[in-house]
Amino acid sequence: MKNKLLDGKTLAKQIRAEISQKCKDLKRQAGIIPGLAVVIVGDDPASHSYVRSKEKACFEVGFYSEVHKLEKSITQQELLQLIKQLNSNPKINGILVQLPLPDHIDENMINENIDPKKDIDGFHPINLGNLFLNRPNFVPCTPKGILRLLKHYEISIEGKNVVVIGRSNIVGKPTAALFLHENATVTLCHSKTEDLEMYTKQADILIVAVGRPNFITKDMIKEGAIIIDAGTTKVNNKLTGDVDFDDVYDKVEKITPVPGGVGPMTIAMLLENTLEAVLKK
Ligand SMILES: Nc1nc(=O)c2c([nH]1)NC[C@@H]1CN(c3ccc(C(=O)N[C@@H](CCC(=O)O)C(=O)O)cc3)C=[N+]21
Ligand SMILES: [Mg+2]
Repeated sequence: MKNKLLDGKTLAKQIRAEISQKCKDLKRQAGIIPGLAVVIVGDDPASHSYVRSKEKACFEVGFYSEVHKLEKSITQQELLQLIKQLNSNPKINGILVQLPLPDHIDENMINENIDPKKDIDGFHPINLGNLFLNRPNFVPCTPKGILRLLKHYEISIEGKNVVVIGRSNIVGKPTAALFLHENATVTLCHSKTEDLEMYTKQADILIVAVGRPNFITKDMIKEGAIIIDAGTTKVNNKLTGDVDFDDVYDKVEKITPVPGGVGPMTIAMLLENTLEAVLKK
């Protein structure tokens, strides 16, 4: 039987090996070690588990990394103070503030205060603005990872109907911009979309990032569609995507598994962006 998997895990491993080599070269030729700071607020187990994966990935490619674990009760002012320190710390090339943040902290305010040159998530308004103007500086990691995965499998995008479900600032919106620049016809759907199926059934490439396990079923997709599942919901401590994988499998051309699809690509792009931050400095 034909293998329909878009294997993000294997591609991410390849990319990490390339980054590891580049990191060695940088160290040898210029004495530079790329540094990433990850900030996590509160004690959400899923967030901590992602942050551990990021730490491990940094270690494996030879980056310097520091993780700042902060109490949920921290004030916005204290968090801004830490970001200010990281902005001026020469050992740190990239800063990632793990989202979501507690309700009393304004995410926009935090993103605005990260030095745009260290904003490896690409969430600063300047970087998001430049992405929308098609002169990207840092492309957000999940959208970038999705595009890289499709290109690796030589899936054509130009002129295709790309339907994105979910309009978050970190996945849906930047993904729509990125694919528009690849000359796809992009439709951005969300929780208020009427007759969602009308759109999903037209999708040559369907990208789902809504955080609702098994939300997409066979009856909603086109025969031969490419399905990208960016869902990351923990159900009984198991990572679960937005697509009912077993239900849709027979009908798709290609599909990302969860785990092993978009997630590992996100982390690989995080490392790549951190390396880019070193070169931009
Ligand atoms: N500032 C910020 N930047 C982010 O990039 C960011 C964030 N906040 N908040 C949360 C989301 C989620 N996210 C994931 C990254 C990797 C996996 C990942 O590696 N998943 C593995 C498995 C992990 C497991 O099984 O627990 C996989 O899909 O194979 C998942 C989710 C990054 N995010
Ligand atoms: Mg939504």
